[in-house]
Amino acid sequence: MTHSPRSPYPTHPSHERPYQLQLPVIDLSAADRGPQARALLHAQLHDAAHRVGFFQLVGHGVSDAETTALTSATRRFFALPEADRLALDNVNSPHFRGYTRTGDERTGGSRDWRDQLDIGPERPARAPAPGEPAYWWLQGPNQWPAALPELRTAALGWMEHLTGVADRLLRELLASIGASPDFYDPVFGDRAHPHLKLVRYPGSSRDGADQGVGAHKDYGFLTLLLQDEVGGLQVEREDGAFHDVPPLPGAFVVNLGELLEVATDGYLVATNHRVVSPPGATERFSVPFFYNPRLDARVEPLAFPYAPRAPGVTSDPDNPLYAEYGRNELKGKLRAHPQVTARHHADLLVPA
Ligand SMILES: O=C(O)CCC(=O)C(=O)O
Ligand SMILES: [Fe+2]
Repeated sequence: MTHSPRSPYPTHPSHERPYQLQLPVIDLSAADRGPQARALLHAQLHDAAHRVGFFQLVGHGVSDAETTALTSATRRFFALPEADRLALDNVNSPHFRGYTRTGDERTGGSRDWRDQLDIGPERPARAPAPGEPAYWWLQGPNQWPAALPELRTAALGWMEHLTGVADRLLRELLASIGASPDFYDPVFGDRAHPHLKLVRYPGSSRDGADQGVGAHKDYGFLTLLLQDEVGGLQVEREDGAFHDVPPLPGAFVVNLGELLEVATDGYLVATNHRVVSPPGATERFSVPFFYNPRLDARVEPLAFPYAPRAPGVTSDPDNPLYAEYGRNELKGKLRAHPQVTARHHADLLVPA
């Protein structure tokens, strides 16, 4: 049994697990079932977002058929010959779009044992003019596999549908802490910058490291993650240990990103999480959807009645949190994709 360096608990899902902290399960459809159901939903959301930063979301309205279309196209993509996947190599994209092969991504300075396809809004490339913020590099075209047209259809449809779900969820979350549900409308809308990742964890690396993806926080507002039945996602809890998030069929694992922590001065928490490699040659697939605002959004402090109780944002000199979204995302991309950075953005390496 593999043990993570920081957790006294087994890191792989196991029946022998001595202890497991279940995440709250929250039903978004309760918002439409009358004032009493909605009040209960708000109490659950408030508590989960304030104390944990993670929960399982059901009642989201995404159908099994849609989910199957996406997951089967995802599996077909990773089953393509490596040459077909490398035709989409993100090293050829100054916009950090396309395919990253296993071991080329880094978190916390160490290698992540996963490969992935990064997808964003389909917009023309925008190379920043002198004096413009460097984060405009993050806008640009996707790279799609010619052999799998259904992947593009499923992925773009998924981004659109999940944008709607995340938008509803954010409104209920803001209402749950007494804020105006439309407070952040100006930073989303047509120019929002959502991000979708199709991810495969190809089992354990031969060197025995078990880092599927290292501990990190997500950059934006909310992440809605589809995970398969294998397990391996872990969340850091109040006790400082990483706890398994067991797969719940039909649910999205939702977590809050850094911008919500910044916006609420730490009242809502962005939580560290990581993935432990599956054992042996077991493959795990996951699809995180990141609900992010416009690149040029500056996230204003949220007006809400609990603000006086906010503890302040986490301060980590290795991971400064920026209120300007594009800056926050570019910070992460430059450090996660050193080959793209070296090839296209060596001039940006000194933090601004
Ligand atoms: O694959 C997972 O379960 C989580 C992935 C993740 O946290 C990320 O890509 O930000
Ligand atoms: Fe994440």
